[in-house]
Amino acid sequence: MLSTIVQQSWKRCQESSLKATEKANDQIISSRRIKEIIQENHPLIRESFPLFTKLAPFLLSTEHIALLSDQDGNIIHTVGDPVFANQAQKVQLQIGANWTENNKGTNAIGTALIAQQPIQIQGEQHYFLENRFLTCSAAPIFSPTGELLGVIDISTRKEYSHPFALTIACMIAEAVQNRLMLAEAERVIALPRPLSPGSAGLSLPLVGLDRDDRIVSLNEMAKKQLVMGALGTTLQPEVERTGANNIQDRRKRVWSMSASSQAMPYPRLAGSCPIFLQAKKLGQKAAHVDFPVLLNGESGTGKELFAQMIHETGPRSGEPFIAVNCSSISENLIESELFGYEGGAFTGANREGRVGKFEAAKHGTIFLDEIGDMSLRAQAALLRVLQEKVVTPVGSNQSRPIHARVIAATHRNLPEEIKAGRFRADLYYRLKGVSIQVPPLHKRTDLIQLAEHLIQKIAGGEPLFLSNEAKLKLQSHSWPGNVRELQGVLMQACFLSETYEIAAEHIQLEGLVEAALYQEAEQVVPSLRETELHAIKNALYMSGGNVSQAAKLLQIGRNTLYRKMAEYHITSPMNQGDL
Ligand SMILES: Nc1ncnc2c1ncn2[C@@H]1O[C@H](COP(=O)(O)OP(=O)(O)OP(=O)(O)O)[C@@H](O)[C@H]1O
Repeated sequence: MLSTIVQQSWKRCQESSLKATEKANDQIISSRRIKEIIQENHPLIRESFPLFTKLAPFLLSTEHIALLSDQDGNIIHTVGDPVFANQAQKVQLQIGANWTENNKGTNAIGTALIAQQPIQIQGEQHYFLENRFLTCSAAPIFSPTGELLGVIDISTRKEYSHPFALTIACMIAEAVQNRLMLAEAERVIALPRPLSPGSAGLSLPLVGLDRDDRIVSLNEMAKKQLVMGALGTTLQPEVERTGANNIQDRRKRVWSMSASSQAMPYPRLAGSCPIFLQAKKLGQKAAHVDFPVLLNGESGTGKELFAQMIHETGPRSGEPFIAVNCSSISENLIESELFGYEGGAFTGANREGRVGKFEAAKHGTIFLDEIGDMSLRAQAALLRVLQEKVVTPVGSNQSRPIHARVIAATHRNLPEEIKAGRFRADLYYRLKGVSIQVPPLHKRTDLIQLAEHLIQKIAGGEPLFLSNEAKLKLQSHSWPGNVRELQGVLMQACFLSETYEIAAEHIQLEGLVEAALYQEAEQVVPSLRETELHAIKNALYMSGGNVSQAAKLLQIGRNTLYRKMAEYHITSPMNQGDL
């Protein structure tokens, strides 16, 4: 029995003289045009791509793919199971195809665009015979002011169809809508959930407000409570008094996802790998206490960014953040640099004297980078300052109080430096109120997400994707220069790519010469075996466990791959352990 929406859609197809037994219109638009479409749909892309990236690993080996189309039915992004993606390509269910009803007859994307509501089109409900092996579930995405922006679709073989796919499509569409609202409104409040039966869904009714508390956006749940006509009106004070919660308030620089206060998000310091998140959580906790912080990690791992996060998300955020690289200042200048000097204190000194970095930081934060490279004499002077909380500028006999918080960082192993007599133990314990170990990139499991984040930043939000081969190439490198090196490689890649895709050839790794430059004596270079194992695991991961595809990605024969899998005891392609 066909639903009314499907019946109406079939009627439209017949009236447009589409022939169900013929081939549907199969034009694929050029990559240049896709790039333009992506640019035209910038907010939609910006808010939906991160959700697709999160969804992608869950779809591998499930025979499902997720697709994003714009409001004209053009498919602009897809993630999911590569094996099913191949089958879907036979009917052009892929990037660049147009799935409006005019082209593809009754189908979830095109019909959801016309009906402007979520819909699942199962096997035989498709108008064209060639599409009847599919079941597709689509949910439209609306802007915070109610315009149709596009569609989220989840497709699979009809044998695997399940109503759950439609729920997931609706949840993703709603998450995109909420993200759009949070990105655009000055203030977002959550209304209390209505108590009526059937309202116990996951979503909160969200209302976006401008500076003057005028309603500028409503999510689906809020529309049900306030109706779309509320747009442009001023929020009634009694609405807030009914128990509405601030979700975001840019005016007060607060951001909370519930009534209880949570760590402030700091998306600039990107990453999702558990050891990295543990360090980030510690940093976010440290932001709210005034202990000194000591950051330890290899060069380029993000220690300075950690220090900025601690400063910016803590109560000192309105005050200065002053970074000092202790290794780049000569030994006889470090005291005047840190503590300041009186006019004419030494040859070449400024006549009026100068305040030191400690004083310049006022009630903010002073970040002492490469603290492990400070001379013993400078260490003694710094220790005195930290103990007495005063500085005495060079050439002066008057001490002045200091108020700045101290965050120090080093790539050196300070306990080893203490043993070798190069670092003072008493200074070490003074600096190490909270100690945070920032992991090197080769120990992180989120290389690709981090790369995608950096690409978005480099490309200024212009969408650019990594091809599977490019991902594999990134993952087979050992990254001795850590995030800084990754950033450099991606900058080059973004520059070289002329379409919306970064291919393997755009990833230019300089191999051993560069590795040697970055390599510190104490760093560990992964062995050839480790690198090979890593590459094999990644290829299997990317191919969703398909050995033939993985072998293709690795550019080796299938039997060679089987032999190597046996050698490394990779028994099940699905069991990739610590990928
Ligand atoms: N998790 C991250 N997310 C986004 N960007 C990052 C991240 N970590 C590092 N970066 C970027 O990588 C570069 C190097 O980071 P940073 O200068 O903070 O490293 P560092 O450990 O202080 O290096 P060094 O010890 O050499 O001073 C910076 O451009 C920084 O913005």
